[in-house]
Amino acid sequence: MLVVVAVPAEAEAVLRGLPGPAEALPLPGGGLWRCPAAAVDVLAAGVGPAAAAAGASAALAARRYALAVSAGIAGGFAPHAPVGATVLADAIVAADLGAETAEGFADVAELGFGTARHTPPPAVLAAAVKSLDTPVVGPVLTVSTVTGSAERAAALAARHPGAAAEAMEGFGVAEAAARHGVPALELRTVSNPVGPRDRAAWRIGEALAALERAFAALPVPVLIEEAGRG
Ligand SMILES: O=C(O)c1cccc(C(=O)CC[C@H]2O[C@@H](n3cnc4c(=O)[nH]cnc43)[C@H](O)[C@@H]2O)c1
Repeated sequence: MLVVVAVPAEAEAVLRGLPGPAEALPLPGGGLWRCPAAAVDVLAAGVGPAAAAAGASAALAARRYALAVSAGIAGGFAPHAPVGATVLADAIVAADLGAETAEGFADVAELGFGTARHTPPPAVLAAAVKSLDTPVVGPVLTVSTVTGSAERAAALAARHPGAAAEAMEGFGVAEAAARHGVPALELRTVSNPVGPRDRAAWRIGEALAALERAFAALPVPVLIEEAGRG
């Protein structure tokens, strides 16, 4: 299984949750750690969808994986996902990839340029949900620009009913995985509320601790088996 995060601090949290030691392996553009006992590789690909897609694609070209997981901290949409919550995506959505039109935002799919949404395999998602302590399940929105106002948060929530979290890498990982014929999952732990910019409200340490707990609980062999069933 390939786990793609943005930064080394997230990779370290994931690795703390996995059994056994990890060894660092070279990969163009990002740090990759291999945890053989867990059958998991962890890649810190950088922040944003482009870095995530580039890094994930490099890893997926170098090794056959059954499943790609985008993971890390995220903003949570109230009331669904409070700070400290663990979120599993039932849809990985490109939320600001498209065009502003006279009728409002048109996403890349509405423009006729591919997909704006990837759906994790239901059996993989179900196995992950079953293993975690009351995860929030809902769409996770991938943005290139972090939401900074209540108005923007409300507009995203209105366009994506049930949206649980906002992050910056999931759609990039899912697009790269799709090109390699690999299913994708997204797991996020909430560090801050989506809305007005308030760095004092961030709880990054709490979110990283939740990320470690989530990867300690995930049944990686079951996820790999279910992903392989297609
Ligand atoms: O400077 C700010 O006000 C600010 C507010 C929220 C997030 C950022 C980031 O630079 C986050 C980058 C990093 O963390 C993930 N993340 C965490 N919270 C959010 C969020 O509310 N919206 C989008 N991404 C978030 C993200 O996946 C990146 O890897 C700065």
